[in-house]
Amino acid sequence: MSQLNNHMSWWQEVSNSTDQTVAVVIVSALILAIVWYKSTLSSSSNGAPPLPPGPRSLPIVGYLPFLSRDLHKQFTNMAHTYGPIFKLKLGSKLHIVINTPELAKVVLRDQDDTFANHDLTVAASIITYGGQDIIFSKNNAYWRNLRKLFVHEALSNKNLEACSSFRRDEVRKTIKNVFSQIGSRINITEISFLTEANVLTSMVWGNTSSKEGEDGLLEAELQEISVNVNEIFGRANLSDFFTIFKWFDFQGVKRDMKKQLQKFDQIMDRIIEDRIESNSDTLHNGIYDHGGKKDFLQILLDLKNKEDSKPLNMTQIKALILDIMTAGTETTSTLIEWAGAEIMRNQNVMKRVQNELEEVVGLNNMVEESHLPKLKYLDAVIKETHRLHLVVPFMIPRSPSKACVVGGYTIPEGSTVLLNAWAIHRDPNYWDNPLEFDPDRFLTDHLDTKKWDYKGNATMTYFPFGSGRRLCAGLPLAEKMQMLILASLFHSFSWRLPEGEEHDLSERFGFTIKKRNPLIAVPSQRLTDVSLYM
Ligand code: HEM
Repeated sequence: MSQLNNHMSWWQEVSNSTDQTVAVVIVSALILAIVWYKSTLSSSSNGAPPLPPGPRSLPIVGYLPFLSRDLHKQFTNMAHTYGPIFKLKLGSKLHIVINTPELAKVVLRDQDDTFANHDLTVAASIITYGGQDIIFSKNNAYWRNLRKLFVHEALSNKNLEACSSFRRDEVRKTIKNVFSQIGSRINITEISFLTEANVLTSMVWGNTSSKEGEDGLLEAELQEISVNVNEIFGRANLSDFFTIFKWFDFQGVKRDMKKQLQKFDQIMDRIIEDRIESNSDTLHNGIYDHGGKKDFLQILLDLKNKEDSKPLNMTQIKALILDIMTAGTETTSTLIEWAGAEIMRNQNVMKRVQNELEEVVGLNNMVEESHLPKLKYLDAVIKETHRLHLVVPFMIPRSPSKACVVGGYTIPEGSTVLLNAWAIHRDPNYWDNPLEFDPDRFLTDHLDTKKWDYKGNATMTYFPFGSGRRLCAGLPLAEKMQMLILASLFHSFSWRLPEGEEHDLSERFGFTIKKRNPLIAVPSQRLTDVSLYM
């Protein structure tokens, strides 16, 4: 009591003087400010937002034993239980799954810089020489330079235009090949894969690689490597889930990937050496020209002679080339198999696609790239295919460079973040009848062509190629190839399912979601002039 009284008398004394009152107010305000500042500081460090909710899991293995084969469907169901953002402990690694456009926007737009690293797995580290490619290199100056080279030099409008004959020739070869097998069963999945792979190899090192007669063989070997690499990428590897097992290889993933790398190295070393040799010959003869077209390998080698450029070493060149082969082939052919399957399943869609082709291209012509911008309905069909049969269901997993907050929850630095775009593309809150294949939904926005841009629309309900700084680097080429191959196949031929077979849309989950069974169909001649097929 006396102590309290003493305080009261001190207060009364000072409050009698105006000067002293001002001083007291200032001192009190300062004390209050310090107390408030300290309290907010300690609440944000101690009381940081919690981790997202998630299912209970077992000690050590976490939720690993409960994962199903169809992860995209399982995660979408789990979002109904745990909400738009949930966590899973897989082994010792924390995984965060994002399931709504609002939160995808936070990751891909608002905090793009923090989330701009892709998660480097053990297998990816081997095949990319420790992340020296575009896909797995960290968000830094090296990656920016690499991406700039690829997007602004190799895939610049000018260079894409200059290389259009590579694409035309490869697609024509495919059409000729199918024509020679009219009436037989054609594996559309396989021919799309081969066409895309051949286009990519010719854009990367033209038709001038290596010794006479070896080209076809090398291409076939590289295609096999790219298939194998994608298959190994799709395997769940214990070393990725348990940091203590990082140096072990229980499932042989490292061993298998190293084998692919070794083969790839041998082939690419030969191709690059041959090119350097042939360049010095042409220089010697005073001709520094490759038929007017610059393939990607030449662009990269020419950097050495360019002022203000940062040349790449051989390892970096190879890492980049492998990226193009693996990221470009399976994705494009998967999209084509799904689009083909949906077109054949929906006779009305098939009729509209072929009527448009007849109108724009004409039955006396083959499809040219100049026709593509006019094929509005086919464009809508492809966009709808990307929505309903999203090729890369979780994008490439991200790894935040620092701890951050998304949707009111803490996302720790280095966790693995999966963007469940598959669920977003089928969410009934954003799409009418989302399970229906309806290309017309992409035709209603003729006044707002930007709305369905492949770069991710404003509300982030649609982003088949990702968005932000890690947007698919091959997008301009992918857009052309998916249109060109589909338009050529459906303009040159009518297709039907083999006798007695039924339409089948069953899926196989992996890094990409492919058809469980390849698309097989029987072609018949559509154009009257046989010489067009030759
Ligand atoms: C239908 C075809 C394709 C689809 C659906 C597709 C989809 C994607 C997706 C979803 C990503 C990851 C985006 C993210 O993490 O947010 C990506 C990245 C990438 N894609 Fe594609 N892609 C296709 C074709 C291609 C082609 C033809 C190439 C090359 C010729 C290519 C090269 C790349 C590269 C290099 C990256 C990594 C970009 C970076 O990390 O900076 N893609 N793609």
